[in-house]
Amino acid sequence: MTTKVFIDGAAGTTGLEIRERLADRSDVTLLHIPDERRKDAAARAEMLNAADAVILCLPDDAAREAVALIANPDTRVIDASTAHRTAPGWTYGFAEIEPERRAELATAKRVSNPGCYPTGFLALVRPLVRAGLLAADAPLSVNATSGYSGGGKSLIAAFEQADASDATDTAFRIYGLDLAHKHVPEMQGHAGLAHPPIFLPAVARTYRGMLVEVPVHPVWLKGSLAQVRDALVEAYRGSPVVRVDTGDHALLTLEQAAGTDRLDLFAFGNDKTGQIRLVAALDNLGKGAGGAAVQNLNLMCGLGETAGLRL
Ligand SMILES: NC(=O)C1=CN([C@@H]2O[C@H](COP(=O)(O)OP(=O)(O)OC[C@H]3O[C@@H](n4cnc5c(N)ncnc54)[C@H](OP(=O)(O)O)[C@@H]3O)[C@@H](O)[C@H]2O)C=CC1
Ligand SMILES: CC(=O)N[C@@H](CCC(=O)OP(=O)(O)O)C(=O)O
Repeated sequence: MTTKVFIDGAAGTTGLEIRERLADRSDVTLLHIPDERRKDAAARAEMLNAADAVILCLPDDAAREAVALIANPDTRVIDASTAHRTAPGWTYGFAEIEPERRAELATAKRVSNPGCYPTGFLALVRPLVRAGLLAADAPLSVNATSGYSGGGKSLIAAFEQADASDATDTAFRIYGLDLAHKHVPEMQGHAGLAHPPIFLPAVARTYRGMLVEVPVHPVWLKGSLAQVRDALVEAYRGSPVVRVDTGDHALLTLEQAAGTDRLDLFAFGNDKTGQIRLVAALDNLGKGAGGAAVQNLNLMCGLGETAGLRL
């Protein structure tokens, strides 16, 4: 018996990534809709109710619509969109972020896949808040840069097609200048912070890859750099996906973890000033989207946690 999986939005950027990770697996059967009917509500409803698990790789409104089309009480849902990441009744699908989360995912029917930027931010901040090393009322900021595939088909076209309406030849640009990015509530809520972090996103002319940085002033820290590193190492001990690198580095790159489903964490500091610079490197389409979705599918359906992942 294989697990029947339907990817709604399979032709999109994230959908294609997930298809690639599932294509060669003998424990999974992918359900398909012919391309010309992929937005037909009746065709989608049929597959959404026939599958053991569905993965929604859709814009937020279409994801909400897909959930409303499901009548089968046994269908497990993984939503890659932003629609349900802070919604009651949904399990936040970040297996490593809380000690009990992996077990919760094993029985969950509704799972929200984390956002790409929040994945890096939460992995760095949540264990430190939980350990009492970082004050929950610290005024944090998050500097982050993504490859342009993070914006899906339309941003890929803007960077790759000269005739796109919003074509750009820039190497690097900052955005989110209204300070109201959709990821902020997710970051604040799942980190357990009193204040929303100031989020400073940017996009660079490379297809995939992501760096997420959190600078921490010592006034908000209740420990040393060594204690911060120890807390991160302890939080992710034994994880095949999240790795804490305590080695020396002169620099890190946007492509650091690109092409993988890993999440690599670093903590740098200055002994004299006590300042700390936390950094996460991931692939926006890996642990930031498709890799996390496949990991969640594996956990929810009792398949090997890392099956199909690129580690
Ligand atoms: N790209 C990334 O790095 C990440 C993306 N995500 C999230 O994943 C979701 C998908 O993003 P992404 O793959 O980048 O986006 P894309 O724009 O690349 O793909 C979205 C797909 O959904 C299809 N679609 C839109 N409306 C409907 C509908 N009503 N019924 C069926 N299909 C529909 C689109 O069709 P058409 O091809 O016709 O446009 C497209 O193929 C989003 O919610 C995004 O926020 C999450 C983490 C990271
Ligand atoms: C570079 C870029 O534009 N990135 C997108 C975030 C990626 C995404 O689609 O967000 P989710 O992770 O919530 O699905 C943005 O900032 O809106």
